[in-house]
Amino acid sequence: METLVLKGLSRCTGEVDLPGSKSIANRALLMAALCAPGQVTELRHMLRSDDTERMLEALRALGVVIEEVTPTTLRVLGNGGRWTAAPRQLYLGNAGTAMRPLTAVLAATLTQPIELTGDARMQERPILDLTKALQQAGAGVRFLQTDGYPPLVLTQAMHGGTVQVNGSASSQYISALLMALPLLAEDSVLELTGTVVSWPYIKLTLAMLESFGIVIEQTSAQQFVIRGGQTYTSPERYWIEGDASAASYWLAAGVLGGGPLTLYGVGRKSIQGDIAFVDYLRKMGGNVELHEEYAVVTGGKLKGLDADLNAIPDAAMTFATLALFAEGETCIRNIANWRIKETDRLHAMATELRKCGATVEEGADFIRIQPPAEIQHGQIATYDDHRMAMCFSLLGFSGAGVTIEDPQCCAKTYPNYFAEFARLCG
Ligand SMILES: O=C(O)C1=C[C@@H](OP(=O)(O)O)[C@@H](O)[C@H](O)C1
Ligand SMILES: C=C(OP(=O)(O)O)C(=O)O
Repeated sequence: METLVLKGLSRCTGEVDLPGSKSIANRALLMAALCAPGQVTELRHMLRSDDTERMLEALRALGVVIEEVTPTTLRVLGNGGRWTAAPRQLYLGNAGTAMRPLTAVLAATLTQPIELTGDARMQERPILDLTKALQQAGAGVRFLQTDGYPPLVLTQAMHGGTVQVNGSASSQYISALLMALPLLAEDSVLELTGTVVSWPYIKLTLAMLESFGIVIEQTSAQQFVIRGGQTYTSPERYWIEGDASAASYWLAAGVLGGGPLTLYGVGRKSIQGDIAFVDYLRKMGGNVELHEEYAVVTGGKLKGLDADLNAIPDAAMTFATLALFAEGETCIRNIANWRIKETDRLHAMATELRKCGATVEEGADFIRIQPPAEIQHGQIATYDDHRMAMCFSLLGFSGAGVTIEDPQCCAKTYPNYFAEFARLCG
């Protein structure tokens, strides 16, 4: 297995162009494909990574014409959800942003049965709350291996009506329904039940739907009314913001390495919830200037953080490794759904932080981290989780350093992360 040793780093300076946001990129690809037949959308600053390749492959398998102008500029020809090819199966790897939205959108547009599957981990990531909602609207869903988990076959299309969805495990189920229900002939009412997690991703979906001409009426905190028979309308050009979750590693490295480090692609105007990472980093003692479309970080002296980070589950992981460099304890709360992401992130994080000498309490929905007097060298397992690899790169700023197993698993969302890390921090 490939490993990477990082050690004794003391600077992180220069400029970094963030790759496109995974969450925006996969939504934009799907929404562009759903635009009225004949409408072309030019997607700029496209992320090219494992997750976006899975979405691209799936759309192409369904017959969507996507022209590659450059690797990061794609022209997508809309088909209004009238797929011209009928693949038997779509393989979606471990991309939640492909699996959940495609399940709902295909349930709305289906003409013949289709199987959706993914890698071994995707087959352990629940989807029952979404499929239950689709079934209420008349969809036919059959699980092929384990009830509630991919692989699944959609056997019958849905119609509108009142749909309840439990949002306590993943906001992606809600985003998926918000993208799919406008395509139905009938109107729908979408009611959210449970304590909804990761709200900013729902807001991101709503903002992007608006850019693609879809009208969603929010009638109360937990209810949406969605007119049927809507058509996605191409904004003609759509620029994909830099990835705010990926920005968290650079912001953290810029604090540890003193900066100045300028990050381009995301700023105060961002539609991504993970931009709130900056607020918490400042609370911890990081010096960050957030401009409209870029950010500058110039070091800082860190103290522990105690915060409910349910709204930013991805960027929140970065605080867990940053905690080792802070004075005092860090507690990250309300993150139970870390357990159903690329790996059980609560357990993985606790296990690997202990290898670096930290004292860690792993709660059902929190992690409490006491930094060691001196960080120890650890060989870090990354569990095929891009964020584990990228978070632990920060340990390169300790004297003892770190060995990261399988660093290239970062290709899920950021294929050249470690090349950039060497350039900026090496
Ligand atoms: O909608 C999205 O783009 C995402 C929502 C979040 O998932 P949950 O809603 O499952 O927390 C986040 O962790 C994931 O990386 C991307
Ligand atoms: C949880 C994540 O991915 P997914 O979109 O597969 O849920 C993530 O990128 O941290």
